[in-house]
Amino acid sequence: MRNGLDVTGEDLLLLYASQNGNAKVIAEDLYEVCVSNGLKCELKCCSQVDELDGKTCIVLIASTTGDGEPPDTARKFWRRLNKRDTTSTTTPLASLYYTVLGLGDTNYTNFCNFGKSVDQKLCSLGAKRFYECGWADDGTGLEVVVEPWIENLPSALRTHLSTIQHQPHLTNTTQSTRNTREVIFEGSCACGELMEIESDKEGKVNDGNMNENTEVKESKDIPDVMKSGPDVGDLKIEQSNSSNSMSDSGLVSEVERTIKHNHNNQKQTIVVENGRMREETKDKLLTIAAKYKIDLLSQEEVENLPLTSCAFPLETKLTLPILPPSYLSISYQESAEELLTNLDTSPYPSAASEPIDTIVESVKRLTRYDAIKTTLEVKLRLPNNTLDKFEYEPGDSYGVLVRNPKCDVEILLYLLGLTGQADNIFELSVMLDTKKKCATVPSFIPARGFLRNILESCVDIRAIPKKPLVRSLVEHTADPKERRRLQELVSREGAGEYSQHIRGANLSLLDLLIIFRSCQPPITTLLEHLPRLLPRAYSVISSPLIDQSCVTFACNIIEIPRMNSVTYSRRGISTGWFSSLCKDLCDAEDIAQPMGNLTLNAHRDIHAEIYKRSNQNFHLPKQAATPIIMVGPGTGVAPFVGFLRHREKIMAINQEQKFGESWLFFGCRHRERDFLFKEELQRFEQKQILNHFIVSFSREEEINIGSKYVQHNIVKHGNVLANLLFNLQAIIYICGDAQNMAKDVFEAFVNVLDVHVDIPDFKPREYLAEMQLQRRYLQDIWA
Ligand SMILES: Cc1cc2nc3c(=O)[nH]c(=O)nc-3n(C[C@H](O)[C@H](O)[C@H](O)COP(=O)(O)O)c2cc1C
Repeated sequence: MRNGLDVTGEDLLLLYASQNGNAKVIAEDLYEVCVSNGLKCELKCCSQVDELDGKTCIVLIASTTGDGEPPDTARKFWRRLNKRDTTSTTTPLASLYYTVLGLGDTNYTNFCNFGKSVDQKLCSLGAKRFYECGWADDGTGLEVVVEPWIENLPSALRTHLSTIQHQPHLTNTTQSTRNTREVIFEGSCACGELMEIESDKEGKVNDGNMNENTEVKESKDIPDVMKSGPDVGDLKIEQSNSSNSMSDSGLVSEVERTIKHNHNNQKQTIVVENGRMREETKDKLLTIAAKYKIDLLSQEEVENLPLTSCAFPLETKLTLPILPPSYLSISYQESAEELLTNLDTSPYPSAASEPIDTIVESVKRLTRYDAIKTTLEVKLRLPNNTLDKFEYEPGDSYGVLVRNPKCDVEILLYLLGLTGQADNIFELSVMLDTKKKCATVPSFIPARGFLRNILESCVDIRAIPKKPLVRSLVEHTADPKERRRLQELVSREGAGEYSQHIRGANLSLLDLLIIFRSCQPPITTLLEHLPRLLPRAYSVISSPLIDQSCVTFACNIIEIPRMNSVTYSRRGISTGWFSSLCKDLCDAEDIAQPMGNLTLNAHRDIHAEIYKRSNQNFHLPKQAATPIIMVGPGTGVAPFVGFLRHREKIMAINQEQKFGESWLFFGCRHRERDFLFKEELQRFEQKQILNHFIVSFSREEEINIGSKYVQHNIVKHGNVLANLLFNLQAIIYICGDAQNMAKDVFEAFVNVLDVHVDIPDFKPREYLAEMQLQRRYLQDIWA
């Protein structure tokens, strides 16, 4: 349980299992919803719970990570639960009621596998589901499932708790909030075939005051208990026809507004003229844009964006989510005294080592100048004194700590009116009068530091703004038209608008603030909502047998073009940084230079902090004689280059040893432009370190008819592959893009087994599922 909480929930335990933070944030929101519904509960991370015996009701919010695995913090929990005996006739958890909200991504093969596995296990131990489980898809938008699931949970809980309150072992803690409706508790397991999870691894405060222009009506759906307080349930909001409402033209008369920022009681005046910022304000943004050479959308373009056009007539009632209570306050010191800031506040996801400081030794371009994507190979040198702690194997991956680009931070500081405060020391604390029940300073933000550092290193300012943030932004938007549009975007009625114009368009907070210029949230609102800036993971392509003191990896430079509401073109945070290190990539005239080493952009040492990520499975087989089938189009080939470099060394050392057959299916667009590691892979094939090297060129179809992508070549060689899989226990390794490749490759193997295994009633899908359980179908994929 978190510090400072006065919660003694005995009936209800809210549990979360989160790798990157989504499940935790959702569980915290749910906790607020439950408490404001008069439900006593405890909020805990799975790592804080040993046994479920004795618990009466749990709600688990659980994400899935890796290849269908539990988040790191839930491994122990899962190990304990999973080893419980379900074969006996006893039902040890018969008195436990539960439900699960699983978070996953349908781009991965094992969708919501951890949540589904817990559901199935609890079911088999006799626990009863009191509310249908929800399976939310991050690929299409978690909110589509999460919002209605959370909305209907309190009434299900109240009904459930009131039903069980007469049982003798329960204290009657929430009687006043319970009703007597009956619910059906029993249900069949929601999950069919599951992949087995390895178990041996380790704003402003909403004072209840709506804006004076809005009329608040209680929704019919709000249960009685929720009607008593100002902060509970959904609220219907109607825009009234008061003096501040928009004219038909959508423009407003001049409005001058004073916003009292709660960070330092500093007053700031925003002038909105006919819904637009005054010229001098716009110009400052243009000056920053010019300084960093960014191609900002013009004011005219902004005004014509679909994102800014209201979709519903003013009379349309909008149902807004609850305004999240503010809970942080900030104060600044005038002078920037010496401060030792330790930004490593809590461990990073999948961390298997402390972050260490490396030196960028080289950056190499692997693609030709005219390739559609530019691929870089980055080599980092480890400090000598860390070599023993950094032992790695091919197939391992590293997290690279990243920083938000300086220009993004400068724009944000400017838009928030905080340029002058950026280098003063601030102190963050929890507001004494906050209505948030479990408020603490986020674990990844130091309570004392420099604002610029926090915005550069701790929070993800490029993340797509989630609805609670957008809901909070509404409260800090002066222009009625902009305010109404933000309300639309966050409303139940505008769910499609949000998915199309915010999530679908991949917008960032900066885009929103640049477009909705009268929106000036206090920095505390952003720090309350912005997710952690997470390291970027890359698979090693080096082998420790060749050079233990370096790690090398490959990445495509991610280009985010200025289009729709993306207000300026930019590169991915980490790949943009790598590319910025190279003088040759920055200078347009050098763009036509051949592939090869690039000149690092600085004379001094360039440092990158990295840590080793835990990975138990994606390694070469323990028995060298086991055949391996590797599938890695594009940069997905990276770990296999590492495998083969490693194998070459091992083969040289153990010349008598028998090695299983090796296959590599690689794919790229053009043989001359983006055939990564071409010479090296061909050499491996010539030396028979790699026995079969099959390449598909997707833009040269006239040459390889019918073999456009890796999956086509897999089907083409189906006869041999089926024999390797079925008779010789080969291992399949797949690395690369989950969205466009992993599923097609899976279907290709289904086809291969279907066509070439001649056994009555043979079920290829079940065979592949079994291979997954045996860790013979391994994936390292990204969505
Ligand atoms: C490295 C990685 C691996 C993932 N593996 C799976 C998976 O196997 N199955 C699945 O359904 N979702 C998978 N996901 C999607 C996450 O479960 C989803 O994004 C979720 O919202 C993350 O929640 P969290 O932030 O609480 O960890 C994966 C995401 C990442 C980043």
